[in-house]
Amino acid sequence: MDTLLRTHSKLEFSVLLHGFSEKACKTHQEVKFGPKKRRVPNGCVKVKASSSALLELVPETKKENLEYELPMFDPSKGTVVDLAVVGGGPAGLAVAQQVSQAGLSVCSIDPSPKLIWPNNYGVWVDEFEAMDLLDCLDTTWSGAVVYIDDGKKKDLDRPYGRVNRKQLKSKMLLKCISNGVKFHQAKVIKVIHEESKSLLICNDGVTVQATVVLDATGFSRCLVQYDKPYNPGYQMAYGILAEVEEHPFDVEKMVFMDWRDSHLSDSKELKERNSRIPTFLYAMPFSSNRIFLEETSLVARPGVPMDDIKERMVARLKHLGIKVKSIEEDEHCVIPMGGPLPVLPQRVVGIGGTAGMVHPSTGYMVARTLAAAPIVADAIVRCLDPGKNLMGDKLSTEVWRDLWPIQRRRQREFFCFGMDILLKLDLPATRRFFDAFFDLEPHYWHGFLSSRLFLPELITFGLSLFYHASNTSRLEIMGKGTVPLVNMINNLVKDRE
Ligand SMILES: CC(C)=CCC/C(C)=C/C=C/C(C)=C/C=C/C(C)=C/C=C/C=C(C)/C=C/C=C(C)/C=C/C=C(\C)CCC=C(C)C
Repeated sequence: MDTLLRTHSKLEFSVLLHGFSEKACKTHQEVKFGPKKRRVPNGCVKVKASSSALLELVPETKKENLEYELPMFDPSKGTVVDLAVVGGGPAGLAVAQQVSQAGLSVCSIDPSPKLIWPNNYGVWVDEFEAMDLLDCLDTTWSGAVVYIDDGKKKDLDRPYGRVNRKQLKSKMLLKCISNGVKFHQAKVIKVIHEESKSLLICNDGVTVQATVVLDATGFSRCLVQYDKPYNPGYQMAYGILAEVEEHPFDVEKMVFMDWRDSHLSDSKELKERNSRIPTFLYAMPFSSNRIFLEETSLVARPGVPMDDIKERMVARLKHLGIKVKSIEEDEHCVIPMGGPLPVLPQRVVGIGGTAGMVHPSTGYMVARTLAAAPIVADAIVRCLDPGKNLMGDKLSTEVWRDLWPIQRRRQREFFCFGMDILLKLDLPATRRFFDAFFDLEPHYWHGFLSSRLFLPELITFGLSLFYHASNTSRLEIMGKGTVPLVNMINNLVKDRE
């Protein structure tokens, strides 16, 4: 959930508003709706509508900056820094923080270094606990629920949390500042490699020289090279953080997946579309009247159009009796999943989305990337040790090897195999699949979702899933999984070093 292709706000979204709503619109400067719009002195908008009116809310992009004084990079000195990190998302800052901690010089380059990340990241609490980041969760739920269909609900006994983006970024930024990281506010447009250093040409005309370059620009894949056709699946989602009159969910549990489709009964066409390529609701209830709701397509190729997702969401909210009074934030997510890894190794080092680190079967990335940051940082520090005297391609080869060792590449191959099956499942088959998945031993489903299982265990995981699946689902897994299974085996055989 990530340096995704996630745009914030600027949406056109029909929301059901009930009666009269007046709100201190903290995050929107403007709200547009229906035929009438009335501006009030504080910049908020009063909404008057009948209980059934469908109104259009168009919140303005919310951009919130942290108020820190950043030590800026001084190009006039002509310094060659040990590490230049391109991209100031969680992945980039985590590595910058850890490499600078070891006393090396780091320059972080980002067009908006103080901007609070716009994305709504959700994680399993145990993942953040393992990294000592519990203070960076603003809300936790004791467990999660999965609605398979109208008659079947599964309780997942695994605490879930929402990342406090402001706290996480502040924590990382403050550590970077105290470790002496320098910041440069710009976009990198080009990299030129010399034997012992690289030159990063920025859009403001400045050149930053560095011994190692780390591309942490997410899916924009700014510097990292790919040599195979890029054919990912796409996770698409539309979410709102809303004030509602009420909602039907238990505030102690987050809704991990709601595959019910009774809300589409009134529209044959919408129901058919959803049956072919299903979407589910992901929801974080913060209180009885504040909730984050996200209609999500797990993975599809091509991705489900955003308007289709919004239409399904509106129908779902109506059916659930959720009347939105106002929207605090919204988000559009487009997350490429799977596809080839970048060229391994290559001179520029990568982390996060740019380095193929999105979980190909789930679209999650933040916890995995933050856990990988110390591995990348340690490798960089080790390679830059004067005793080792590594530079250029030799240095980056070592870093890439630590980031993508053979067992991680095999694991990813299996996750891509899983994604290839998911791509082929319609709604009934998806329900049967997840019915079996969440019946697995927690060790298996926790481990699968958190990238903790490696190939030998993934094989027992697959067999166990097969064992738990209904006969129909077994036939579906075999029918839809044979070609992907053969592809996976071929790829595993090819990649043996
Ligand atoms: C925030 C962000 C970033 C975003 C937004 C959006 C959202 C909200 C999202 C969400 C998402 C989610 C919730 C997700 C979830 C996911 C999941 C759960 C997934 C899962 C998956 C699973 C899988 C894929 C599995 C697989 C399995 C397999 C492949 C198996 C197979 C088996 C067989 C074939 C049998 C035999 C065996 C062997 C040989 C191995």
